[in-house]
Amino acid sequence: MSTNEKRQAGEAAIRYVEDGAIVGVGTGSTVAYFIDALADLKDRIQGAVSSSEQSTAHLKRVGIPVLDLNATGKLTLYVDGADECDPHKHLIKGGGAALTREKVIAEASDQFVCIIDSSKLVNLLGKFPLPIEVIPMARSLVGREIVKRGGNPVWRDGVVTDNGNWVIDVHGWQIADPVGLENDLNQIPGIVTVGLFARRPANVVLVGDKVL
Ligand SMILES: O=C[C@H](O)[C@H](O)[C@H](O)COP(=O)(O)O
Repeated sequence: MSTNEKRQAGEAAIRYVEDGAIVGVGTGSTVAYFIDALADLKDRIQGAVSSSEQSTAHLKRVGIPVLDLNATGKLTLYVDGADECDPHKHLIKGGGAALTREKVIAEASDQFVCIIDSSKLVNLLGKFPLPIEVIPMARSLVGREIVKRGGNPVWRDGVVTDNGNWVIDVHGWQIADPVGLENDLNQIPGIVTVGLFARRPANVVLVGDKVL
């Protein structure tokens, strides 16, 4: 993991921000650099839509207005980090448990700029355990469905998401068909969000200040 590359990526993403924009803002240590850089432009943007309580607090601290996605409608730009990124810009996200709001904003945005350091690049997704947000009563049911599919589900004990739900991390999957797995898991009752961003991948990936 390179802190320097995270900073470079966060700062490089600023070039995608247009005057007057409402910017979708993700969550995590890389996004924190983006928010700090965005603060310098705060008088040129309308505000941000935030993907977590953590990012909301940071945005407010630096004086960027936080807006409601229901009021803003579609966004032109979403900037967020990732836990893994494959050559097709398919991602694993949710290491910080913010996956659901992140996926909603990514879906609502024309362009998803993903900011990472080079340690996140992989050929095949799955070395990073796949986060899945579940409603609490469905934890065991979902766990059994994951075992049927060859995964090893581990409950992230003690973590409650911003939406009041729980997270299961799935170990042991080598994800050769991310779109197929995302679609399959989305059918299981009780799963709120799968941390695979494959149906809606990133459009641009910044690895440090390099465009992938
Ligand atoms: O839930 C957290 C998010 O998906 C983050 O974008 C992801 O975990 C990457 O975070 P970081 O930039 O801190 O490595």
